Amino acid sequence: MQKTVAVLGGGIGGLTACYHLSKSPQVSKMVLLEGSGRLGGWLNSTRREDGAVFERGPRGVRHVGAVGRNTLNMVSELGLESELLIVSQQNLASKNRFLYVGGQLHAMPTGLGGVMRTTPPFSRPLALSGLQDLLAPRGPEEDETVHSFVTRRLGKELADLAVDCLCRGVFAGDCRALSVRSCFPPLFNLERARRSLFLGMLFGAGGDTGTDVPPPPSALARRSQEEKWAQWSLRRGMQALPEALGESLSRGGRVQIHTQAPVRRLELRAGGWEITLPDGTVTADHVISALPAHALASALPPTAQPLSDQLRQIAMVTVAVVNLEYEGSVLPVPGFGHLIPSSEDRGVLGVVYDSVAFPQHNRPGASTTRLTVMMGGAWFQEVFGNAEDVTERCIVDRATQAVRAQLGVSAEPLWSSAAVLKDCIPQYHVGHWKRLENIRHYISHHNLPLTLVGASYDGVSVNDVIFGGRKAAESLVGGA
Ligand SMILES: Cc1cc2nc3c(=O)[nH]c(=O)nc-3n(C[C@H](O)[C@H](O)[C@H](O)COP(=O)(O)OP(=O)(O)OC[C@H]3O[C@@H](n4cnc5c(N)ncnc54)[C@H](O)[C@@H]3O)c2cc1C
Ligand SMILES: C=Cc1c2[nH]c(c1C)Cc1[nH]c(c(CCC(=O)O)c1C)Cc1[nH]c(c(C)c1CCC(=O)O)Cc1[nH]c(c(C)c1C=C)C2
Repeated sequence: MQKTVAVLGGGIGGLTACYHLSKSPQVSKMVLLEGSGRLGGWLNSTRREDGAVFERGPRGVRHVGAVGRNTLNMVSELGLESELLIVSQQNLASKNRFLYVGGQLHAMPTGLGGVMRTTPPFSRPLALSGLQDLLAPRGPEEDETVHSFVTRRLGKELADLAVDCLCRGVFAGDCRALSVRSCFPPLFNLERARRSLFLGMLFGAGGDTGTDVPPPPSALARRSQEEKWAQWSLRRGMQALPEALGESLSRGGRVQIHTQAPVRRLELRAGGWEITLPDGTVTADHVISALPAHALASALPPTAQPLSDQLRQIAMVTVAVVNLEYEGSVLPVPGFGHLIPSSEDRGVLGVVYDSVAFPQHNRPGASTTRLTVMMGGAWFQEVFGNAEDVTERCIVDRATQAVRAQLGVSAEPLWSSAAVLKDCIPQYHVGHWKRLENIRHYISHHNLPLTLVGASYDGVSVNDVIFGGRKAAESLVGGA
C-alpha cells in the first residue's frame, strides 16, 4: 500500500525525515507542515549585503562519529561539497579552548603534559582526577545529574568548572539538573559496563551504543577523517543546509511543503490522521512529528492526555544570542571561544570567536572581528526576567559589557544584532530516559501511526537530529 506521510515541523529534523522519505517509492505523498514563514528552524543565518554572515543558531558541525559521517553523507548527496568551510584539527579554533574563571581567561590543558601538571584554574593536575576515577564506586541510581556523576568520578573541581561550562556550552543548561544518562550516554555506559571511565575506555564498554548500523561513509565523510577535520560550516551559513533540502524536496514533485501552516490539532480517525490547520485540514496515514515536544503535546487530542503529559515534562530553555562585529583584530587570544562557569557569571554562558573558526564569513575586504555572546539558558528568567519583556538594547549592553570585561575589548562594536530564542534548547533532566520509555511505550501500546524526531528526544546536536530524521524515515520505509 502506498502511504501519505505528514511531517510536522520544517526544522532540520523534519526536512531530513522528509528527504529520506522522498527516496522511497513506498510513499506516494509527503506533506511537510511548517508553522513559521521559513524552513530551517534554529538553523538561521544572517547574510548582510556587504557579504558578512552571522549565525543565530548553530555555527559549526562536528564531523566525528557515525552521526557526523551521516550528516556529511547527506551534504554530499545535496551537492554542497563545494560550499563547505572546513576547520582542521590544527586550526587554532580547534586547539585553543578557554574558560573564563576568576576574572581571567584560562587555556584548557592539552596533551599528556597538560594533564600531568597543575594548570589554572584547576588546583591539581587533571591526571589526579583520572586516578580518582579508577577508585570511585559505580553510582547506585539508574540516572543522576551530570554534576553528581562527575563529582563522584573525577572530583568536585572538575564538575564545578569544566563540566559546568560544558553543559552551559552545549545545552545552555545546569549540570546540577541535567541527566548524565541522557546528555552524555557514553560516559554513563562506560561506568555501567566497567565501573570506571578510564577502564571502560581501555577495555571498551561493549553492547549497543544506541545508534543503529550507520550507512557506509561517503567519499566526503572519508575525506573528513583523512584530512582530520574538527568542524565545518557552509559558505552562505548553516541555513544553506535546510535551503538545499527544501530545494531538493521541491524538485521531487511528491512533497508538498507548506509554510505559515501551524498544526493546531491532531485527531486519529478510522482512516488515519486528520491534521487541523488554521485554514483547513490535511489527512495522512502516518505522522512524523519533528516539532518540539511541547508543541506536539499541544496538538494532541485529550484522549492522548497521558502522552501529552509526558511530552510536556521535557523542559526547554531560552537563550539570548548577540552577534557583534568589531573593527580590526580585537581578540587577546585565538580560539573557538570561551565558556564561563555559573559560579563566575550566571547570565553569560560564553563567547564564540566566530572570526577565528570561519574568517570566510567576515566582511570581504575589511579587517573585522565577529563574536557571538550566548546568554541566559537555564538562568534566563533569573537574570533577564520574562523573555517577552527583554529589550534588544538590554541584551546587547549585557553582551558588550561581558566582551569588555572578559576580553578587554574597549571599542564599541561596529554592528550588533540580538535575538531572544524562546524555548530553543531541550533540557534532558534526570529521568529523561524514563520519560522517553513511557512516551514510546504509549505510542506502541496504542498503535499510533506516529514517529518522533527532533532535538527534544535523542540528542540536541544538528548531527543527532539529522541522524534521527533518517532513522525515522527508514523505520517507515526501510533502509537506503
Ligand atoms: C542558539 C543555538 C545554537 C546552537 N548551536 C549548535 C551547534 O553549534 N552545533 C550543533 O550541533 N547544534 C547546535 N544547536 C542545536 C541545533 O540547532 C538544534 O538542536 C536543531 O536545529 C533542532 O532541530 P529540530 O528540527 O529538532 O527543531 P527546530 O529547529 O526547533 O524545528 C522545529 C520546527 O517546527 C516548527 N513548529 C513549531 N511548532 C509548530 C507547529 N505547531 N506546527 C508546525 N510547525 C511548528 C518550528 O517553527 C521549527 O521550524 C544550537 C541551537 C541553538 C538554539
Ligand atoms: C544545542 C546546542 C548546542 C550549542 N553548541 C553545540 C550544541 C549541540 C555544540 C557544542 N558546543 C560545545 C561542544 C562541546 C565539545 C566541543 O566539541 O567543543 C559542542 C558539541 C562547547 C561550546 N559551545 C560554545 C563554546 C564557545 C564552546 C566551547 C567550544 C570549544 O572550546 O571547542 C558556544 C555555545 N554554543 C551553544 C551554547 C549554548 C553556547 C554557549 C556559550 C549551543
